[in-house]
Amino acid sequence: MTEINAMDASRSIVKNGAARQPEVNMLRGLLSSQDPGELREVINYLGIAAFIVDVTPDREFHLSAINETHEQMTGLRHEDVAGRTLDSILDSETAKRVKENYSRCIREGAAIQYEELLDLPVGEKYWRTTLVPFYNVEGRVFRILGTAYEISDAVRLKLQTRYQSTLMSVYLDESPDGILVVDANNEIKTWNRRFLEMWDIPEDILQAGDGRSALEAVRNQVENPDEFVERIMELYRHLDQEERSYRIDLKNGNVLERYSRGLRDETGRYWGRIWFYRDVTEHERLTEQLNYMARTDPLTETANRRAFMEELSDEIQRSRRYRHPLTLLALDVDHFKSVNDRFGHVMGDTVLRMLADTVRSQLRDTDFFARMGGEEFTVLLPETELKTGARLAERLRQSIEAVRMASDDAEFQISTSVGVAELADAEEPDGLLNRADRALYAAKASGRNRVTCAD
Ligand SMILES: Nc1nc2c(ncn2[C@@H]2O[C@H](COP(=O)(O)OP(=O)(O)OP(=O)(O)O)[C@@H](O)[C@H]2O)c(=O)[nH]1
Repeated sequence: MTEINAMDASRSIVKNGAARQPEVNMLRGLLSSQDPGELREVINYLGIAAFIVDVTPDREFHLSAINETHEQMTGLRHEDVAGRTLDSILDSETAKRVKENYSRCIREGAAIQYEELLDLPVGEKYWRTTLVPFYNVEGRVFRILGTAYEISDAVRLKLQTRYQSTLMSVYLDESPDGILVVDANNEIKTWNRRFLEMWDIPEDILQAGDGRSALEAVRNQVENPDEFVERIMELYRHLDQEERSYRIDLKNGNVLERYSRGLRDETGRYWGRIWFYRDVTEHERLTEQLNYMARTDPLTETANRRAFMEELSDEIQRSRRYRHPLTLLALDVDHFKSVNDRFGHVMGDTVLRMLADTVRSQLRDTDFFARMGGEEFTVLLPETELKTGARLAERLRQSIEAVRMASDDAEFQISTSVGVAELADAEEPDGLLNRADRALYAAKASGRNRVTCAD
C-alpha cells in the first residue's frame, strides 16, 4: 500500500474521536469481542469496506477481521488474513506504510483519515481510509477499526486534469508558434512566450485580459491595419469560421502567417477562439532567394532563359490585348570562341559581364534583358516597333564595340551581331524567337558586327 503524498492526504478529521462520535462508543461494546467471526459479523453491518486490526502491547498489528465489502473491493479473503500479522500479508514496503498510519492513529488518539494507493489483487485502487482507535480499560489502544471507500475515479480525474494542464503549459512554452486564446467574450485567457516575442503588447494588457486594448496595440504594428482588424472582427462574428495561412506583413519587415479557429467542446458549447501566429520571415526570404536563383544567370546577373520564356509569353499576351507593338533583339558575341582561346575563359567571363552591364545601362525599366546561354542574349522591348528596336540594337552594338578590354599583354574589343524581329499577328513565342534568330544568323553570315531585321 502506498500513501499518496500529492494528495495532502493524511490529516486528522476528528480530534477526539470517541467523544464526538456516539456511534463509535456503541461500536466499542460490539467490537470488544475476541472472536474474529463475531467481529466480522459486526463490521458486515457497516455497509462499507471495514477491517479490524488488533494492537498487541508491544505494538504488533494483527489483522483480525475484514468484512464482505472489503473482500469484494480488495480480492482478499477473511479466512486467509484473519489473525495474521501485517508483515505476513503485505509486502514489507506496504506493511511499513500501513503501520506508520496505525501508529499515527495511536499517537494522535483520535480518528484519522488519509488517501492511499493500494496495489490489490483486483488492481491498483485509490482509497480514502479512516482509522478509529479503541481503548481498553487501561487506556491503551488495543484495536483499530478501519473503514475505506474507493475514490479512484475522483483521483484519476484530478490526476488527469493536472496532467492535462502540465501538458498544456509545456505545449504553450515549447511551441514555435505564438499562441493566443480568447474566451467567448473575446477577452484574453492565455498566451505564450513566443506570442509576446512576436507582438509588442504591454503585458499588463494581456494580464487584464483586455482583448480590445491588445488589438489596439498590435494594430499599429502591421502594414495594413484596417484589413487586419476587419479580418479579426469577421472571425469573431463567425464563430465557426476557420482561418488558414492568413499572411500578415509587419512594419518591422517580418512576415507572419496566422491560423485561427473557434473552440467548441464535444457538447457544442462555444469557449472562444485560438490564434496561432507563425513567423515565416526566414522562410519567405529563402523562397525569394531560391526564386531569384532559379530565374537568374549567376555570371551576368541577368534573367536566364526560363525567366525570359515566361516574360515573353506574358508580354505577347499583353501586346495582343492592348494592340501594342513588341520587338525582340537576339544578340550574340562575334568570334567569342577566339576570345576564350586567346585570353582564357576568365577573360571570356569578364567580356560577358561587361556586355551585360553595357546593355543594361541603356535599357528602360520595362525592357527585359536575358542571357539565353553561352554568349547569346535577348532583349524584349514592349511597346516598341521594329524600326525603334533596330535603332536601339545599333546603339547597343556600337557601345559594346566601343569598350576597350585589357588583358595582361593586349588590348582588344569585341563586336556583336544582332537580329531584330517584331511580333507578327497571331505569332507564338517560338515563332518570334526563331525569326529573331534567323535575322541574327543573317547578320553573322553577312560579315558580323551588324544589325539585321527580320522580314
Ligand atoms: N568564357 C565563357 N565562355 C563561354 C561561356 N558560355 C559559352 N562560352 C563559349 O562561347 C563560345 C561560343 O562559340 P561559338 O558558338 O562557336 O561562337 P563564336 O565563337 O562566338 O562565333 P560566332 O558566333 O559564329 O561569331 C564557345 O567557345 C563556348 O565555350 C561562358 O559562360 N564563359
